[in-house]
Amino acid sequence: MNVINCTYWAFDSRGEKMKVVIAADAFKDCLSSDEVNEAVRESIFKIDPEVEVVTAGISDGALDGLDVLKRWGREIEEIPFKTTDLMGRPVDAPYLTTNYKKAPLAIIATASTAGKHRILPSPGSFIRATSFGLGTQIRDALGRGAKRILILTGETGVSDGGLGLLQALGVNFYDEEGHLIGRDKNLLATNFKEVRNLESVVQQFNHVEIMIATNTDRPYAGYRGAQRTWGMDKGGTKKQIEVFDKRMDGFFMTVIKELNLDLRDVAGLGVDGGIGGALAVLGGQIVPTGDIMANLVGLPQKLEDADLFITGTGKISHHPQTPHVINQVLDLATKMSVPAVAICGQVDNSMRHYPNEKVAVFSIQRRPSSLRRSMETRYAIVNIKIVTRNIIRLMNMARAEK
Ligand SMILES: Nc1ncnc2c1ncn2[C@@H]1O[C@H](COP(=O)(O)OP(=O)(O)OP(=O)(O)O)[C@@H](O)[C@H]1O
Ligand SMILES: O=C(O)[C@H](O)CO
Repeated sequence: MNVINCTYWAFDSRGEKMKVVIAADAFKDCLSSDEVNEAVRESIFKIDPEVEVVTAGISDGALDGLDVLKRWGREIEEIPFKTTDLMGRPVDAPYLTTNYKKAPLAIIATASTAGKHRILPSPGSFIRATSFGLGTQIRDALGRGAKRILILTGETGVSDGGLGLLQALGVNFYDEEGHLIGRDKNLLATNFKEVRNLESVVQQFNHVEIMIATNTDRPYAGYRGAQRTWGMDKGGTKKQIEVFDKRMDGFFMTVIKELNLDLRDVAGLGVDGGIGGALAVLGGQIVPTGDIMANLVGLPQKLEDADLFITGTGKISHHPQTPHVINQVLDLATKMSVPAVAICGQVDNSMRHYPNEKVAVFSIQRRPSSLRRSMETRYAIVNIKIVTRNIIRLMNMARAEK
């Protein structure tokens, strides 16, 4: 029988140093991505300080995504920017710039202006909240020469079909009497009758690539659309939701007429109260958040020659139509032939059907306890360390047997 000792793991059979890549998402409401990475790293080093450990951050979130990219992205610059939030109040809403595939890229989180954390959702906020601030960020980024714009979506309190952002970019909306509608409103609450300037605003984006990072597959309007999916969470009444949905549908009919562009069935455009739809009118395309995040933090390069990939998230699940960031980075590791492990606070039942057999998923729980207890920072860190230790030991044993 082979004796297992701590030197086995640092070097492979050819005497080469082992390389482990760690890139965890946050455990929401429990630990940041950095804290999870650190717990895993410490646990590995305790077993074997010789192992080469390479870290990166990933995120499913919007504001959290900006933070992760600021920390882990290459040559990222933060652009300070003052604008107005979804209620028209002043807000500091910085965005990021970098170079991506040889072109200047701006990275903007919708939640930096339209975040749900800025309101207490109510029917009153529902009829006021506008995406105008996002439009001002996009305009600023264009002015700075951005040729690509990445929009990190999610966590918004806005339901204006993205019309506010179009208004900020120069699209004009008129009421029944032919009066120009002002900027301090959710345009869906105004029963606008006419839209002007759409084509000339769209033309400004002819040579700009807009990427809408999202994992949702909800379309813009209709039965599965933005209003019916998230309207209530954002404070909308049944009546408001119905009316807004109808007006969004009407707007997309205008787009068909004016631009000969039918986006009604495109999955994902309902994201953030329909902001996805407005961005698609400008030429935006949906991109999987995990893929673009991984590229921006250099994960594919880090995974080259790696012997193991460890990631994590608060709760892992399997939604084949709408895979989450965690599943996307696990698939990336598999594509690169790197064995992959996910360490999670909870493993959703849907994971029973997870098709990627090159991935091992572990819950960090040691014994039955309340969710509250499981999510206590120190307890969770200890649990992550213990499960990491067991994973590494298992790998040690497997290698020693060879
Ligand atoms: N230490 C923990 N132990 C058990 N469960 C945890 C722990 N940390 C987080 N969770 C669970 O994970 C959930 C969050 O999941 P995750 O971190 O994957 O973010 P998310 O996918 O953005 O969340 P959401 O479910 O809101 O989309 C929390 O609501 C909680 O139920
Ligand atoms: O902000 C929202 O509308 C939801 O998070 C879905 O995008």
